[in-house]
Amino acid sequence: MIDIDNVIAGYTPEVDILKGMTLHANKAEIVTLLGPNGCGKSTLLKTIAGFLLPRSGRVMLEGADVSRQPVHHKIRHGGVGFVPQTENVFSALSIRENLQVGGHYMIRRDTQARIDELCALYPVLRKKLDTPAASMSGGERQILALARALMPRPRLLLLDEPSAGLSPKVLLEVFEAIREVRAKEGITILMVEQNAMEALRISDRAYVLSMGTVALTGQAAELMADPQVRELYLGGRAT
Ligand SMILES: Nc1ncnc2c1ncn2[C@@H]1O[C@H](COP(=O)(O)OP(=O)(O)OP(=O)(O)O)[C@@H](O)[C@H]1O
Repeated sequence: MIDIDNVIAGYTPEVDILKGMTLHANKAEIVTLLGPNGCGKSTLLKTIAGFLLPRSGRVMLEGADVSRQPVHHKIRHGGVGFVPQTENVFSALSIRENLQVGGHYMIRRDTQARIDELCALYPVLRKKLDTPAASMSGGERQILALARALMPRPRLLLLDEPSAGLSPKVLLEVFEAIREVRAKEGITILMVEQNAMEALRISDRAYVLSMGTVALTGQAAELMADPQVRELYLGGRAT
């Protein structure tokens, strides 16, 4: 579905942040990207989304080379959705208005029908549809950010630390929301996470990144079961 082939990218001409990154995700898989601070996880998502263009290597989406496509084109025409780590909802706008902003990128202009679908998937949104997003809890805001990115019916969803700043209980609710949309709509999800063990529980596979390359990859269940991997990469012992 998505194939990253030996991608080199960075923010300035002198420094490569991604140093030959190769990975893939199949249709309807949840794939998590793990790794220490600064290893390039967010940079990889930004490069797939088209905020950054690779210096070399290829980003292939459903068999097409989209390496040079800018972000607005990927969101409107390429079937890509992106939820950044911060500032991912408009606090002053209502929940409905936030969803309508996401609807701006729809090709089929059935905005209201899509809002209804997403409210059925995430009832927490329906209850507060006309209240400002500022009144939502952290977990609800994250679900709104997810729903807004889902408005144009993406086939690939990129999530940058969806659990950032959430309590352990709320984090599980957000991960459940991610699992539900994969089950309901069969979309592919590529997710950067710091909460490694919790993220792996809803993932099919994972990549551990280190200094701009892939250090380790495997099935989520196998990685969780490996004591050495847990010790080195997943923040210690499993519960
Ligand atoms: N806009 C930018 N301009 C220049 N350098 C940047 C920019 N954004 C990130 N970097 C640098 O790129 C490197 C990788 O950053 P990135 O945000 O991809 O890491 P990460 O693995 O997502 O880290 P974290 O887990 O802390 O979010 C870091 O050295 C960072 O300082």
